[in-house]
Amino acid sequence: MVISTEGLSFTFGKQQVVKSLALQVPEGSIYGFLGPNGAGKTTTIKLLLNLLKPDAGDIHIFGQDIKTRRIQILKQIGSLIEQPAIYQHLTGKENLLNRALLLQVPDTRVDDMLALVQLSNAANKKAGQYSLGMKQRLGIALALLPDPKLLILDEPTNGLDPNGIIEIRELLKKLVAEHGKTVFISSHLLGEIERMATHVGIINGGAMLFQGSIADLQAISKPLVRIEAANTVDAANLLTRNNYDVTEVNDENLFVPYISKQQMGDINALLNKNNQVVYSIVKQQKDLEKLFLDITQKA
Ligand SMILES: Nc1ncnc2c1ncn2[C@@H]1O[C@H](COP(=O)(O)OP(=O)(O)OP(=O)(O)O)[C@@H](O)[C@H]1O
Repeated sequence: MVISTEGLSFTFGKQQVVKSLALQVPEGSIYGFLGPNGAGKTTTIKLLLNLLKPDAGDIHIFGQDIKTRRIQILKQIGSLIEQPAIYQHLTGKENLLNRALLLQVPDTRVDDMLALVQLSNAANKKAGQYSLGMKQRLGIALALLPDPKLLILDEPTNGLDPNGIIEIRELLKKLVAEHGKTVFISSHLLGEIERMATHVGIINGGAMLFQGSIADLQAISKPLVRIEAANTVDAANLLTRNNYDVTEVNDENLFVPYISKQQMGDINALLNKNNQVVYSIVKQQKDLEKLFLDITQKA
């Protein structure tokens, strides 16, 4: 394991924000650390980076105890928390050259990092003029400069447009596949993490609700069929009489667990045959909130 914690706990005043967390982050994984706002993600990351001291518990990174091997461990971690530390009046390249000097990394790495995060064309533009997505990529390039084995990123796609999100996602996949890194990334959006993570940990109220591979997660987060109908109660009754498992009905929609495209066609035909007015039938992935319900009901 690249990161392994046991009983990790932290309290702000009287509020326990991290509760006995046991993180297991395998080498070469993209580990999505998921939780709603205020779940304790940033606090956990600060504990991993030794910016906060835990009340209790152990943290091992690269198999070494953070209490005794702090410097050696931190040297091999690149991180991005909240806003990247960028000098707005310097160009992207100057920002990297500055950091390279500080870290005594050869200047040749600067151009490599610019190419890796696809900022070569904007290298000589002032960072203050970069879009949010470009700033995040520059932040990642800065974090990668000393060639760390592990990248820890706190909500790096927050506020980015869909294109910006895709660029970061592709970059992180490449870092793992081609450069042998391990990536620990936090987010409050399940859909975004599902598309890139190999492993996930889901926390709420500082406690771990689920941890496992993306396949394990998909096994419990089966998608739904959302049926938008004129009379949802009648439509639900009809489906129930025909042995469909209707899990939710509201004024506009009803839901059944998704099985196959064929099943969606069958539902459509059944509703039409019985003169139910249907506006749409779509396959819908569960959001984090619905997944929480599934997980807590199964526990
Ligand atoms: N410096 C602080 N002093 C007191 N309480 C804090 C402090 N920082 C965070 N908290 C509280 O700790 C809890 C966890 O916050 P944290 O920032 O770790 O959550 P998060 O999952 O990262 O959320 P977000 O996505 O909103 O950043 C919240 O209830 C927050 O109000």
